[in-house]
Amino acid sequence: MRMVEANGVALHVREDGDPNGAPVVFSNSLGTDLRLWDAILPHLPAGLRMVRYDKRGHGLSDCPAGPYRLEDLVTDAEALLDALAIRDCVFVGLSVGGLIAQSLAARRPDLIRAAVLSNTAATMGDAAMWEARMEAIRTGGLDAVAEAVMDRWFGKSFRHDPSVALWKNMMIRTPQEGYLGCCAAIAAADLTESTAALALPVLGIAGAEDGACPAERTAATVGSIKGGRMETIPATGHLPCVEAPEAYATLLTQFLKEIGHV
Ligand SMILES: O=C(O)CC1=CCC(=O)O1
Repeated sequence: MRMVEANGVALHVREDGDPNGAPVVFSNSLGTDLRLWDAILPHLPAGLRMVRYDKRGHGLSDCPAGPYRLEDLVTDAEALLDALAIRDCVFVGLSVGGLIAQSLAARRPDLIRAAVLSNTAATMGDAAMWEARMEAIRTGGLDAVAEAVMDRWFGKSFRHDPSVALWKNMMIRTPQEGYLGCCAAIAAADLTESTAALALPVLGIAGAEDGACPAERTAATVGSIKGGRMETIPATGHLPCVEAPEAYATLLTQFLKEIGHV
């Protein structure tokens, strides 16, 4: 187990693969920890340095008092990459992790040579939707919204897989302060202008049945980036790396080859 202090926050970090390999950094979604990526790692090519972390308020990382701004989450990621001496990585961000990827790529192009924007967009939801979710959680805890969240996370064919009970446990065991802190960050984020100005290779990945960030929202954001390319994985929801890990890893591997990262 590894701790890296970044931006004054103790972050839980895990590295797999070749410590001297080309770096790929994974940033996960609201209510998930770094286990989100477990199933795809065995399907990725050898020779990569694969870095995962729990963002603040999630998993084993510190949970500072909220609310957070997207800026806080981005500064954490920036400080983490600096602390790990990572440059020119491929940054794979899913959902709020994709907001972090977009913002970090705009701010620190020296850190990121290419980005994968998975199940994300330049804006996610609207203020009223996030306020309603936060209010339901303040009143009833994470349990109060968990089933609705599972409906958005998973496509129809996976929704009743026995493992969904464990993903739900992961979500409801997220510190409430950390979850709400990140909701506030997502609600206020609008990266429309800075993302359209990005100049790096971008692969967009969507789930055809994503109820949290519909595929057309990801496609619109990726389409705003010159040279951005889009893929949609059939019969998956918001977490296609969980539902279809081989398909997800194949798309990622193709992209890594295209840009000469492997
Ligand atoms: O919890 C959800 O509805 C899905 C989600 C939205 C932003 C994020 O990171 O996950």
